Amino acid sequence: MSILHQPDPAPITRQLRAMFGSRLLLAAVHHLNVFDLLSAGPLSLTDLSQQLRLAERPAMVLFPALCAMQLLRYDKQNRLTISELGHYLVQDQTPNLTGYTGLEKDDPGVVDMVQRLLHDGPLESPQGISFVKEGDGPSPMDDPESARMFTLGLAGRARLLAPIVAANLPKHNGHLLDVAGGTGYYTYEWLLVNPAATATLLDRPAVLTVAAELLDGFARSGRPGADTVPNRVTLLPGDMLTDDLPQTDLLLAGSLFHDWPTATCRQLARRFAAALRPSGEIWVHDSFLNDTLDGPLATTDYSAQLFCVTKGRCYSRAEHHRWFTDAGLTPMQAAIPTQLDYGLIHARKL
Ligand SMILES: C[S@@+](CC[C@H](N)C(=O)[O-])C[C@H]1O[C@@H](n2cnc3c(N)ncnc32)[C@H](O)[C@@H]1O
Repeated sequence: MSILHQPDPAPITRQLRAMFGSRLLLAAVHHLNVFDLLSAGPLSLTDLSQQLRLAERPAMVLFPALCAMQLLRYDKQNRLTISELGHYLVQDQTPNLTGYTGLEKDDPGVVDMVQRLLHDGPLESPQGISFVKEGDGPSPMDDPESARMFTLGLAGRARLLAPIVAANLPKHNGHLLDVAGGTGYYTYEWLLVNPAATATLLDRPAVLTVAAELLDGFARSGRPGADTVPNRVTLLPGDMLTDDLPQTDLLLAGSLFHDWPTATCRQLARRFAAALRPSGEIWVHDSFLNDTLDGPLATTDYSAQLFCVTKGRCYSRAEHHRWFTDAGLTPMQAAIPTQLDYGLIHARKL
């Protein structure tokens, strides 16, 4: 099926992630008592976070989600306040729904979410955190079995989105650096529509073992030009946080920033900017929060999922723009939707 006619399977991923949004809701109502606290009056995001003892990351996961659920909203002074709907979650209001929602409050997923919100992550993660390699600690992405499992887990999504991303990235005869490129499908599809271009796929060695097998299958697919792709792509094992990055015309950061805390995103933006040649561009493919931090629901649910399984969360376009501006790049305003509630934004080295 041509990508122009391909249906968007977003309802499937929305349903998958709704579970994490439900856990946030029950954690907020029954364990953190957000609605009873706010029934005394509106609070700024900072004051509310302080009263609940929430760090920045859990706060930026929880409050945009409760706004997206239409249970909280921002007032004219930009304070969080309970919406008309949200009052049904205040215990002192009659009638309210807290007895009913409370029937699910001890669900293990909810109890786990509460711990994560209060501790900004799991209490301990001896095996490392999925999709993340940082420092000398263990990483599932360096263990052959789990790296294969995680990488192949993303393969279907990558195959679906990669042709759409490739069609929207600039046409170029130069070089693409796909940082933390996983399966490599975004690189392979882009090289197919840019027959004179070359690319580097950077990831952990155990991930690249899987990527090489997928590249072989891609090259043998019989699609016109696919057999030329392996000669134009370099698989580069490395650590994007510490290793020198090759110079490039285009840099793709797909599903990357959302695995990391804000300080690391800022650091990565600076490293990526330094790898760009003059007029080079960084392209981010991700699911973005509204700049007003109040949705969309598909992204706040995704953010809750990422909060549980990575060191990151979803970020707004404005947050990305700040990192890029600080790194000396010029953010371009237009955002291009792809599918699965994802989109593309980019910034240029002038
Ligand atoms: C969520 S996956 C995204 C893969 C791909 N960009 C995509 O959109 O399908 C994140 C990737 O980051 C890689 N990664 C994590 N930490 C890394 C590091 N320090 N250096 C290089 N790659 C890293 C992981 O191995 C994984 O393949």
